[in-house]
Amino acid sequence: MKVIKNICCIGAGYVGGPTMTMIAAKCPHIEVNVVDINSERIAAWNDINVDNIPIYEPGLSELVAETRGRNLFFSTDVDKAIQAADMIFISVNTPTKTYGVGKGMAADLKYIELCARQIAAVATTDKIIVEKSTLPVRTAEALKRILDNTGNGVNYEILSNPEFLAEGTAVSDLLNPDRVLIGGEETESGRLAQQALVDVYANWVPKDRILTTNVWSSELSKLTANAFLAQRVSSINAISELCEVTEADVDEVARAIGADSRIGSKFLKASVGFGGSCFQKDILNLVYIAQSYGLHEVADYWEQVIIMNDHQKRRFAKKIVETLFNTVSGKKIVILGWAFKKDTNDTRESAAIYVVDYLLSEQAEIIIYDPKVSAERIFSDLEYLNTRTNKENRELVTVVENPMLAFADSHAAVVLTEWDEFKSYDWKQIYAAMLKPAFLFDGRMLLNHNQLVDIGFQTFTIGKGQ
Ligand SMILES: NC(=O)c1ccc[n+]([C@@H]2O[C@H](COP(=O)([O-])OP(=O)(O)OC[C@H]3O[C@@H](n4cnc5c(N)ncnc54)[C@H](O)[C@@H]3O)[C@@H](O)[C@H]2O)c1
Ligand SMILES: O=c1ccn([C@@H]2O[C@H](COP(=O)(O)OP(=O)(O)O[C@H]3O[C@H](CO)[C@@H](O)[C@H](O)[C@H]3O)[C@@H](O)[C@H]2O)c(=O)[nH]1
Repeated sequence: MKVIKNICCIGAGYVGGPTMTMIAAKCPHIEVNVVDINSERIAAWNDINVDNIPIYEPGLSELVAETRGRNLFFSTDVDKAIQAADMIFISVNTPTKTYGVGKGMAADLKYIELCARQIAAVATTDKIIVEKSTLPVRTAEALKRILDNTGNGVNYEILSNPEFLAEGTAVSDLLNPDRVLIGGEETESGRLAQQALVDVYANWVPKDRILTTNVWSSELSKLTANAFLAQRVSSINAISELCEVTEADVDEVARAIGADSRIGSKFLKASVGFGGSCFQKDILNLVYIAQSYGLHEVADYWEQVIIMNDHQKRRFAKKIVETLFNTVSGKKIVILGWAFKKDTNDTRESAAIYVVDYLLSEQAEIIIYDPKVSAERIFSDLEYLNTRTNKENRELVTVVENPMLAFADSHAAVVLTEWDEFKSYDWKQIYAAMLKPAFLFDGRMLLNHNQLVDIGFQTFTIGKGQ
């Protein structure tokens, strides 16, 4: 039986960093080396002040403080870590392709392939390769072909071990996962490799929560889980629009249907639209895979989840303009929240980016506050859209560190991330500072709207008739 003593993880991002920190914390007998080509990111992981690690997640800096330098190491020396490892996790990014065949749909696997080629070039001892990144079904086949073609006698076993953590709750998700999924080849050596990884997780995860399957089921389960989760959000968001015109209340509908144990109560919160680096990318990838097998009805079915989400973001932005007497040109609008959800500094595909872009195209003057996102990140998110120049964005957008200073003479406040602190603001004071009528648009159903109306606000919330 293979006992793992040394793990390497290629990719020190939102997945590689937290997952390896948890393995190091729970397996003090294993040395864990997390490597990345991004030297700035590695330097941040190694920052003496543990609060400066590059990813904000509740509880993560404490875990890093406990393990870093003990059995957890961050480095840019990828070759050295590959050579020393028994098991190599590949946790690099797999974004949507922005060029060539499959542009805008397929996952870009160039970073994965580079890792495989680097491992093939450097390894001199047998390795278990673990796909931690989210990958199209049958990627392991391509990885194996690259690895097996070096002819240097090194044996590789490939496992699929997709990650299901959600950002903002990464530490508790890793500590107490619903399940860990490990797909392996159905051969003797495949089963041994699978068992070696089961043994790593069994240091803290109950055995009945560690599921083993074949590689293809594991790869496809990850895309499927995200598609089902995102589908729930799009489903409740579709109903939210119907609620707004019928005086039904989407929170009450969600509670009523969620009480049915077959439906379940989680993931039924209507919102301004889902964001994050995974849902859209993974569904587009699923749609692309279905199309490439000629399964057009399957592809169209899942694509609708994305179409609904785009509609939700756009209609919220449109509602703001319509409510502000059909023009926001030159009007000051305060945006509360830029991250794609609370308790993370990640802004990838955040609904806020698209809502603000829409308002900027209508020439609004935008003031943005987020407790964890930097001004540079916000400007680079807007620049990436390429709707206008960076200079134009900077003329129209101000990012503030003290939200209370933002509201003076503003026409509207817009909640786009459900940060808890927004609930404790002095909304009376905010109302007093704003122009009248003072509008509040709540894209997260976060605030107490009866109180806000009593103060004098004109409010709009997703999923509630006005
Ligand atoms: N973010 C999440 O919550 C989440 C959850 C589950 C699964 N996933 C999946 O995990 C994967 C990683 O996601 P992420 O959010 O951590 O991405 P990320 O962009 O935060 O991190 C990826 C890292 O890989 C590094 N990298 C790329 N190519 C490299 C190479 N050849 N050698 C060394 N380092 C390299 C990059 O510099 C980057 O720091 C993706 O496939 C994603 O779909 C993400
Ligand atoms: O009822 C809900 C639940 C979520 N959201 C939004 O959906 C997006 C995604 O949220 P969430 O799933 O909590 O965060 P992610 O970090 O994107 O995690 C998802 O994507 C990860 C990457 O693949 C998976 O590992 C996780 O299991 C999966 O939940 C966010 O914008 C949320 O605000 C809603 O609008 N309503």
